[in-house]
Amino acid sequence: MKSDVVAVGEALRPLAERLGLAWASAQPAQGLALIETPQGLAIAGDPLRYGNPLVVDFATGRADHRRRFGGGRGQLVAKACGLGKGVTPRVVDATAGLGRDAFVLAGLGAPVLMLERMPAIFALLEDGLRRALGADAEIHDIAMRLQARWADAASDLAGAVVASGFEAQVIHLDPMFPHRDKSALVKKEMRVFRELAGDDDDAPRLLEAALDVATHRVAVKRPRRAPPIAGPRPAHVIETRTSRYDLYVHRSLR
Ligand SMILES: C[S@@+](CC[C@H](N)C(=O)[O-])C[C@H]1O[C@@H](n2cnc3c(N)ncnc32)[C@H](O)[C@@H]1O
Repeated sequence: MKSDVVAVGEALRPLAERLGLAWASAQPAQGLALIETPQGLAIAGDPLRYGNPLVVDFATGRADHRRRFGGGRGQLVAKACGLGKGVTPRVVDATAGLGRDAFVLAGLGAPVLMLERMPAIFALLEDGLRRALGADAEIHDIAMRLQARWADAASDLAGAVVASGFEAQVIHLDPMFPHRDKSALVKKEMRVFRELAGDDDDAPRLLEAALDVATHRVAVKRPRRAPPIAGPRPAHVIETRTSRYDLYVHRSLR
């Protein structure tokens, strides 16, 4: 079920107005709230239900570990988006979420335009990117390859790409899919996402838009046993033990 996030505190009033979020002076007892924390802007709720507050943190923790030890261009997301020896495409991540996939791709040299339609999730992304730009030189350089835009890619992908002055060689899609992660931590994090974003039931429309706009390739992340998104059959499928990408290819990137 989709629910709203309430932005809390005077400092977040302009953000709430810009993104059309509800605003309150204090955190409500129930539901999800957008709050300022020492770690950055966060979506928070009852910890028993939602776990730790959600922040976008490119500079430390999981993102930093994956950047240093994650396997470089051998990672599935990199292969799916066509990053190879001497090939570094420009990628639109049209379901940016917390920007984890986008940050991996940018860390490997690809310019990435991140599109996110849920205002509260976009607010976290924008805040994480701002902090990354102020981090040490290595993270700063990666952040310089990232752009974030608040947009619904299913209804105006072409417009968002043009307005960003970007060239969509590859479009990466990772829409929500019911019940795919089983670990307790991820379950709580996914609960936040699911309550905010729902199940992305319009993924077929998003795929159609991506196929229209991408000049070279569309890469769709799917749980391993899930059916492909309704539409044309993928040209290739690549997978690991836990996840899969369906590839729709217009033109070679080489
Ligand atoms: C599973 S999450 C993506 C996680 C992301 N790959 C990451 O690495 O953090 C899916 C996200 O896509 C967003 N989304 C789904 N359809 C979208 C659309 N048509 N336009 C923009 N964002 C969309 C949802 O709001 C949600 O935040």
